[in-house]
Amino acid sequence: MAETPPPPDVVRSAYAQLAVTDLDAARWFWVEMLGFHVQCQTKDSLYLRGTDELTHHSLVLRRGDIAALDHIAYRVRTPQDVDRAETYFRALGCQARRIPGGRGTRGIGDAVRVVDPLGFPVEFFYEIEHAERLIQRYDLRRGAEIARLDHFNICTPDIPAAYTYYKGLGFGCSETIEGDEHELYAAWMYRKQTVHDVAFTGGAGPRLHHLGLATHESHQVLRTADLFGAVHAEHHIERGPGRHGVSNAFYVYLRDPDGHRVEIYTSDYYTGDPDHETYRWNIHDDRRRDFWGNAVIESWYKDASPVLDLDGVPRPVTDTILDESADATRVGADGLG
Ligand SMILES: O=S(=O)(O)c1ccc(O)c(O)c1
Ligand SMILES: [Ca+2]
Ligand SMILES: [Fe+2]
Repeated sequence: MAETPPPPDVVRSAYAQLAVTDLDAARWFWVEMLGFHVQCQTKDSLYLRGTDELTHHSLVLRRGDIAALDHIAYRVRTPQDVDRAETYFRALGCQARRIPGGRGTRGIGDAVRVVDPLGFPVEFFYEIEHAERLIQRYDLRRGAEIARLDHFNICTPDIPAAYTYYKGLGFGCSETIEGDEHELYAAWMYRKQTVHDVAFTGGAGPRLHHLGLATHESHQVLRTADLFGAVHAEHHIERGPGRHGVSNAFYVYLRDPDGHRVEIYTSDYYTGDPDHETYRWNIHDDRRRDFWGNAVIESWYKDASPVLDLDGVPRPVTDTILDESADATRVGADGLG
């Protein structure tokens, strides 16, 4: 069996591109209400970044016929890591497409886009345009005052396979939710030195469960909920505000006009030491999802956004685990039995 070539050196979850069916409605939600800064706009797209982000964008909204995830993107450490990514994913037997700078997403240089082993459209890039420092432009802050993209949460039926694949990409594991026999129900995995860049929710996939956006303080999470209540848009609030067990973050979940889920998230913790140990929650611990024991609304476990393939065609979803032969225990989302 040929040796798998070395994986790319992933620095962090960097941006997501969402297809939205009504760009004006999306602008109201993501810019006016959440406070993203518009770095660039065209007639069909918005390129957005948070107050702390020094690069071109962390979210692209483009007009599309259906609401879907176009792709998620990880930044890698060097230009050579883009080559490594292409070699690595081809060796895994994945579809990989090189996208020279200027031919892909505005603001991004040379990149490779793949359909990863879990069926997700993922881009790896190094070069991204730098942008004006807005960190102390308090005069420009608005709405939820989003600081930066923090993580992707993905729905996949085979959590052990997702864990193994991301471990192979060099991700650490900060926390898990496990059954009494240590069946893996959910995992939070990282390259940057916080709780996660990616996390897995059990369920039919590939689907995007949510984008996690960081604010600096819990009052911004509370203000987000107040803002939506104030304009009688409270139906966009899906879950919370509350305190997570896993990650210890303070959170609220919203659904955008197309149903894309977003989490406003603050105050998790440092995970950067080489011997950082995984913290394991038992599935029967009612504090795991909400530290105060508040129930999780069913839609949070059930709903998620479809994903597109590299040609923009929606990918079929499955609830079948990748390797039936392995003794991987198929576990659904933890909370619906
Ligand atoms: O609900 S959980 O405590 O499992 C949780 C923890 C961190 C997250 O980012 C999240 O989306 C969900
Ligand atoms: Ca609600
Ligand atoms: Fe999250």
